[in-house]
Amino acid sequence: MTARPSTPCSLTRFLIEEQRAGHLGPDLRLLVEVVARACKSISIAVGKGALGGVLGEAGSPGAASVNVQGEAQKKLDVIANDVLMEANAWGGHLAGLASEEMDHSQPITDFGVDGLPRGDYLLLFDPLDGSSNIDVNVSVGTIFSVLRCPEGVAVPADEHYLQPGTEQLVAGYCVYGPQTTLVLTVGHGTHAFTLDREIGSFILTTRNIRIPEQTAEFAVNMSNQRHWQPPMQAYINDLLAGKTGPRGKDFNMRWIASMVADVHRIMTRGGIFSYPLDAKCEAKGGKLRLMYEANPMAFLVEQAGGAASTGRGRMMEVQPTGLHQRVPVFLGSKGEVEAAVGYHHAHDRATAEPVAG
Ligand SMILES: O=P(O)(O)OC[C@H]1O[C@](O)(COP(=O)(O)O)[C@@H](O)[C@@H]1O
Ligand SMILES: [Mg+2]
Ligand SMILES: [Mg+2]
Repeated sequence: MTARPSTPCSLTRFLIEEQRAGHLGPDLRLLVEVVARACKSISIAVGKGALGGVLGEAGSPGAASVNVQGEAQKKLDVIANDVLMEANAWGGHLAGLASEEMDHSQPITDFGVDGLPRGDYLLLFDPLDGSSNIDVNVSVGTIFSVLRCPEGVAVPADEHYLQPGTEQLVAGYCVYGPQTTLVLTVGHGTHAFTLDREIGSFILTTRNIRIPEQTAEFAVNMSNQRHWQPPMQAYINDLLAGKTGPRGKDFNMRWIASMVADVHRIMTRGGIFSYPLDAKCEAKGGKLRLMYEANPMAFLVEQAGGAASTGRGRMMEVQPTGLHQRVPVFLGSKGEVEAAVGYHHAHDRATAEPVAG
């Protein structure tokens, strides 16, 4: 049962209630407020589109700027990154931050501004998710995750961020679509806030989101089908077989190609989102990034009663080995994620080397 709050509850009031309930401390509450404010600014920039000159590639003609992922950066990738950097540099709650758009993490002490207040937290973010949709006016978003800076570490480096998803204190995404919606967890349920553009505040619109356990809707980039591994081929073929197949029901498909928007649909009505390993991204370990895409989404989905897996194990138990590490992703309705994982386990059992002796 997803509860619609009776009286308007602002994000600020909601976070104070969470603090009173002992779910987060004052500095973490203020950190969330700083990130939310940055998302408001990004929402305004995204909303301006061509009017604001924010569409298209960053860099100059013939000299596109390329990020650590080897991807050409969009202007809004850079703008969103700068907005989040600036807002959090002065926020006073961070020891350091890391971004999809930056090769390495940045300790607060490296911001070149004397006397910047230092905090206890590490912030990771994908400043603009769904970059391929920016120029075509399709929903994009921001994804973020907060970890604690390890005790005794004055100047955090990349290795201090390599904590499993179970160590996350806060996770959220903000989707910039017809509405601007912030979806947040501090480890006690997942809740949605809609930006009231007239008053400029995020207002609680769904408390304790519950993702339906079962679904008849899947999201995957089907154009990669020929590159998939056998268990993924079998899983999707059985979905496509519908009523006549082993699953005994018809499935519908959606693919927005903005993870935030595909996941938000699942938060709202259920479904499964997957970006499996395929021959094209195998060498990199997957397409999507563990630290600032898969882990925060996994925390949000699990807190909403769903599940998140690599196809072979719980996403949030993956021990990270790199800041920009990529992983296969299956998340959403619990029953369906378990079904997809079942195909992978069955395949691994069937192809396992017989034990000698
Ligand atoms: O282009 P594809 O293969 O459909 O991939 C789409 C996926 O790539 C992403 O755009 C990657 O994220 P970024 O836009 O932040 O790089 C996801 O949002 C989305 O789910
Ligand atoms: Mg992304
Ligand atoms: Mg991005």
